[in-house]
Amino acid sequence: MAAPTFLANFLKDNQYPGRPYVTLTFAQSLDAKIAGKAGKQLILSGKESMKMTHWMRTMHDAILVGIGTALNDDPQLNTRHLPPRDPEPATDHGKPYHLPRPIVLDSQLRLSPGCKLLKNFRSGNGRRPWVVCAATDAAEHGDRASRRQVLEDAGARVLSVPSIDGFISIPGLLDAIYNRGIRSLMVEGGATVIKSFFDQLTPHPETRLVDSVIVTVAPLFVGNDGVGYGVEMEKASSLRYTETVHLGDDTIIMFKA
Ligand SMILES: NC(=O)C1=CN([C@@H]2O[C@H](COP(=O)(O)OP(=O)(O)OC[C@H]3O[C@@H](n4cnc5c(N)ncnc54)[C@H](OP(=O)(O)O)[C@@H]3O)[C@@H](O)[C@H]2O)C=CC1
Ligand SMILES: Nc1nc(O)c(N)c(N[C@@H]2O[C@H](COP(=O)(O)O)[C@@H](O)[C@H]2O)n1
Repeated sequence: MAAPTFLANFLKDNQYPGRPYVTLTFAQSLDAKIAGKAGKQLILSGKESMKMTHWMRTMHDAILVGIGTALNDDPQLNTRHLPPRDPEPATDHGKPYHLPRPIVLDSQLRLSPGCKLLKNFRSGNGRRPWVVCAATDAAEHGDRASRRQVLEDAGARVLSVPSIDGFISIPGLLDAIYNRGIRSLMVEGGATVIKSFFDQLTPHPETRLVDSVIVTVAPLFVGNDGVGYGVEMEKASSLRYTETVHLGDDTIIMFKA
């Protein structure tokens, strides 16, 4: 069993000299909502497109979510929807699927030490999560320092990265993880993180920080009280539409930046 050919072809060059290759991906309704009222987690993807997302996870070194998603959804970010791997294949020697490193953007270290990402790591069922906090003087003292200790004791690796306007700097983040060996990053959300990465789009290849955008569109409406994400037209217009694929009832739309 292998990743769908369209995905393997689309992501075949996902290694970059100097920074990680960045794929921004998420699932939305027809009215561009990614969650329900008050952020209620919605399973928008059908089983075929969810499996595609899990294949995509195997194709990246790391998966990133914001602390809003980590607190709201308590995600696992693993590959559990993939079929068991053939124990005697000619090509892959029965190795387990590549499991990406979970990364959480969390300026103030609000992540719970009891979250599934840390539990899975402690039970040997997941990779050590990296938690990216804001590098400030305050970080070394008081509450922040004790939260850092609690998270490290629970198994997290905490990285400090400069922040800009209260958010972790995206170029700073990409630098920090590239220097620690991450060559490809899948950004899964949520709403605020999606907007931050859309804000990085530019028509200038030399300053580009996002490479691919893959959107799963589910055939349903969520309504006005659902959670959407903001996109500035000026930024989004630099995306080049590449391909559409239908999986089950969902439509997967792919762009190169
Ligand atoms: N349909 C889908 O595909 C997906 C849907 N979701 C949904 O999204 C919702 C969560 O979205 P949201 O609440 O916006 O939370 P996010 O997961 O987008 O996290 C946002 C938080 O991350 C921290 N952060 C630090 N640096 C940055 C940065 N550079 N850019 C953006 N955020 C940064 C901030 O918190 P702080 O200041 O504390 O650091 C910020 O408030 C949930 O309802 C979830 O179900 C989530 C993922 C995928
Ligand atoms: N592809 C996709 N489709 C949906 O319908 C979704 N709700 C999401 N959400 C993302 O996946 C995370 C949950 O991951 P696990 O199932 O726990 O591994 C969730 O937190 C979002 O990042 N994605």
